[in-house]
Amino acid sequence: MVSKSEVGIILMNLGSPDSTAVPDVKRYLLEFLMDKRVIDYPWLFRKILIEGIIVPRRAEKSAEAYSSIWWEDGSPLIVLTKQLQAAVQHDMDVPVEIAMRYGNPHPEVAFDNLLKKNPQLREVILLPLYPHYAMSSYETAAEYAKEIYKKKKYKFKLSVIPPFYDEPAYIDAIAESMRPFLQQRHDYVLFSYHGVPERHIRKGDVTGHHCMKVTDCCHVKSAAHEFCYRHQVTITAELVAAKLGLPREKWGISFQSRLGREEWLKPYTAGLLETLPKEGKKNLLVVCPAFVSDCLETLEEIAVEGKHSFMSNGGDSFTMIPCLNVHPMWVNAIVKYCNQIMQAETV
Ligand SMILES: C=CC1=C(C)c2cc3[nH]c(cc4nc(cc5[nH]c(cc1n2)c(C)c5CCC(=O)O)C(CCC(=O)O)=C4C)c(C)c3C=C
Ligand SMILES: [Fe+2]
Ligand SMILES: [Fe+2]
Repeated sequence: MVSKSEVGIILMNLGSPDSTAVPDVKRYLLEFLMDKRVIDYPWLFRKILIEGIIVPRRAEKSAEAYSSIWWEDGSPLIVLTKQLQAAVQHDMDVPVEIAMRYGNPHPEVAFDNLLKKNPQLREVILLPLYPHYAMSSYETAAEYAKEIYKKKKYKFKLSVIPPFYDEPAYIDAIAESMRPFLQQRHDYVLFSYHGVPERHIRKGDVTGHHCMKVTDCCHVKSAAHEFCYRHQVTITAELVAAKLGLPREKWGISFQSRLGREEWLKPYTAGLLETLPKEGKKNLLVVCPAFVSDCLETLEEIAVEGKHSFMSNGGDSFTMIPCLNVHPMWVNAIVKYCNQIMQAETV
């Protein structure tokens, strides 16, 4: 049994470049895209494709995009994750650190900081800040942290909190963060999730015969759902819509941020933003529940590029609902998940 005074918490997010300078963005993109769980081609092919083609082509444009959303104290994703750390720390009497999958702070620094704060540390609870399981998000964060943990031969136990896509505290937090925006005129609510290649969904199907093979696979009971991003984002949207009493014809799901030529999950957000106004859905609310902190993909791709596309295709109003960031109900949800693990395991 572990006592509460021997526990530490790490909140792990995706990470951002250290600055908007092109070399820093290049370094970040290389680390990110060379991750075999993000671009899952053979190593040599990846190296040629990513180092030789994708990163050199993308770095400058990406640096420009980061410059357009950068805050005085840094990347929004990092600043907001630090604010979340402070808010959770305020409500918990065990030390809380943050770590990033790519860039800084590295998980090893977070583990070592917890050890410095408490040399008696016997358990670390790791919360990957991804509500849904995807090989390229939750899985890579959790596995990377475990890899560092094993390599460094830490003596404490490492417990990883599972995806929380259908947990009532997370669903309630998303719903309540959306509720004030539902007061304003809207014809449609779009749940825009970060996309992944369709191939990743089939690859992650532990049954080998369910995902994107069975009709309406996301709603047919299967062991595949535990690791299926498409199923999990569908359930999040359905639970939130039910909680808010949104009629079925008033909301939909789409997938953003496609990279490369492969087929990604559909429908694509970019395409819908062009067609929705033509269908009479001219006043739009967009929410992005796969991201818990606002970041490049919400502040630039949705709030700037997406808005521009929607409005220039005949839209009348476009509102991006902010991510959970430091919403008090989200902070409470985190405290609750961590406490659940501690109560199950501590004296
Ligand atoms: C093959 C490429 C990518 C996959 C698959 C992918 C999945 C994925 N990503 C997130 C969350 C975030 N991604 C962010 C930025 C970002 N994503 C990719 C590529 C893939 N992501 C790139 C190249 C970038 C960098 C920016 C760019 O050049 O476009 C971010 C924002 C980071 C920030 O600093 O603000 C987040 C968050 C999830 C959840 C996910 C799978 C479900
Ligand atoms: Fe991404
Ligand atoms: Fe599935």
